[in-house]
Amino acid sequence: MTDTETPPLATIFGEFVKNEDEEYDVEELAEPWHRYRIKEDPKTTDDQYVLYPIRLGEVLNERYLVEHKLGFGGGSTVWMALDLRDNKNVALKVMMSPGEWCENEIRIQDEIIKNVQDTSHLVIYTAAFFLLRNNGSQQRVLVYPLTGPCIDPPTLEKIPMATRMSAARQLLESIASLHQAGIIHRDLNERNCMWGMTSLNGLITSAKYEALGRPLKQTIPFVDLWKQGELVCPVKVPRDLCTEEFYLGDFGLSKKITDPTTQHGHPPIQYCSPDRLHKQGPSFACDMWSYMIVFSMLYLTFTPFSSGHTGGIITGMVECLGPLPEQWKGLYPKGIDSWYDQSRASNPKHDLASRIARFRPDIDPVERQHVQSIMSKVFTYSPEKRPSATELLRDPSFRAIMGSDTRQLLSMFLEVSLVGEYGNNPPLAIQVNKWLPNATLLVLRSMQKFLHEGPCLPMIRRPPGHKVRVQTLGQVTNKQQHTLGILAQLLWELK
Ligand SMILES: Nc1ncnc2c1ncn2[C@@H]1O[C@H](COP(=O)(O)OP(=O)(O)OP(=O)(O)O)[C@@H](O)[C@H]1O
Repeated sequence: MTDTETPPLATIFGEFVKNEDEEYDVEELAEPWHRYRIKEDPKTTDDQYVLYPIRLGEVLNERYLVEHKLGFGGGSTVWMALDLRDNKNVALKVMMSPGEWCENEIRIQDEIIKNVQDTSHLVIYTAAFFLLRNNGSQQRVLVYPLTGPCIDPPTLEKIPMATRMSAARQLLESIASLHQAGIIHRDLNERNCMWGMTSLNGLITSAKYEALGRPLKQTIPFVDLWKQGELVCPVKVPRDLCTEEFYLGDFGLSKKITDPTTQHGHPPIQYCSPDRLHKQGPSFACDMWSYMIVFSMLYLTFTPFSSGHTGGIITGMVECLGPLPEQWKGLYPKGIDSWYDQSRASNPKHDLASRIARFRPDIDPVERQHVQSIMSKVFTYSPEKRPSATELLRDPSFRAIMGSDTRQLLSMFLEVSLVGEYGNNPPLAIQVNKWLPNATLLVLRSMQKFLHEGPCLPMIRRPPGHKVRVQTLGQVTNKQQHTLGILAQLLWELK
């Protein structure tokens, strides 16, 4: 190729596998190739769902240039694309055909758009279109705002605790908003909870690849396809591109509490509540159980129930929490009788206290008590006894844990020194030595919550008429100045 020749499209958009190892990587990390097998293929089973083949560099619906792969699920492939009309990056969820799940996903999201008050941390579709297959059938595509990666357990430890707890609170607030509108998510798990991502809008494709890595790809093998398509390794978003925002998505199994029918399916078993596994009806409480597993993931970096016992995760629950209700006996296929034996107790080596102590040996006894308190309230077998999302948000132990998060969060962004003789009173002046401007929004939001929801930390003891002078380095607005004053006093209180 001479300097003036344009490289072929296929090589601009990603890298073809060059050896067996890379081929193996793609097959490991991308969706199974046989999901592209068409109905006419003799090896296809009757209930086969079919994916739509896509190549990087392809423009879908005359508008979306496919640039990278984001992931795939049981019913879709998800691609990063440039919206050529609005010049911004989006996620395209290309649904399998036939797409009955998709109809539910759209119906519920329309319901969310109409009735949920705060959708700021829910991943909701912004547009939809159809792709046509060669046999005339159509496959639905939903367009979403682009988010960062979902929770990746092995890398959680590298994320500061304050960030993880902020995520836990944002998620609980999203669940509370959904529940207030009468919607049960029904599929809360690590794959559906996503970090935000710094915007890459305005970058050309090669610059995006520089930030995200070049996609590794392979032509879909073994299938005689009606159009070209590629298996592509999902993007691995570097941590420094992730933001502190935390989102909940995937409403494929969601339902309104009043819906007469319920979509078939449940979250991965380690996230599923025991009542649901025992054929009890859908409830908000099922989401609360799954939420607490996500919380445990964020807090402990592990789920609280071990699946290493004979009988799997349910034995793990019984070891940790004691026997399941006797009336559930016979409702779980291949259930073990001892799970329902009311004479047995939890195993002190595996109960909540010892799991927390084992995974978080660093925390002080007071914090440990708080964590144990909220976990044991939610990990209650009777769904009726579990606190609601709103109740948990107000729970003193939950707030105390979030309070220690506030303290860490504040000290991450602020460095203050206190000026003057202040004894039991607040200082006369507070010198703000460090203030990261891009943290303003996050800290403001965290403060707003703190002020609106009432103090979970000691009240600020400010004598009447006492004014604290805030000296700052650099330029801040009046509003920031005011907030800094409150923040600094709060920090002083927390010292
Ligand atoms: N808006 C988005 N931005 C970035 N990545 C996304 C987005 N939506 C989905 N993804 C990625 O794609 C993956 C699959 O998406 P999703 O879980 O919605 O698909 P699904 O077919 O409904 O899967 P499941 O079978 O798990 O329900 C997610 O785990 C996530 O990593």
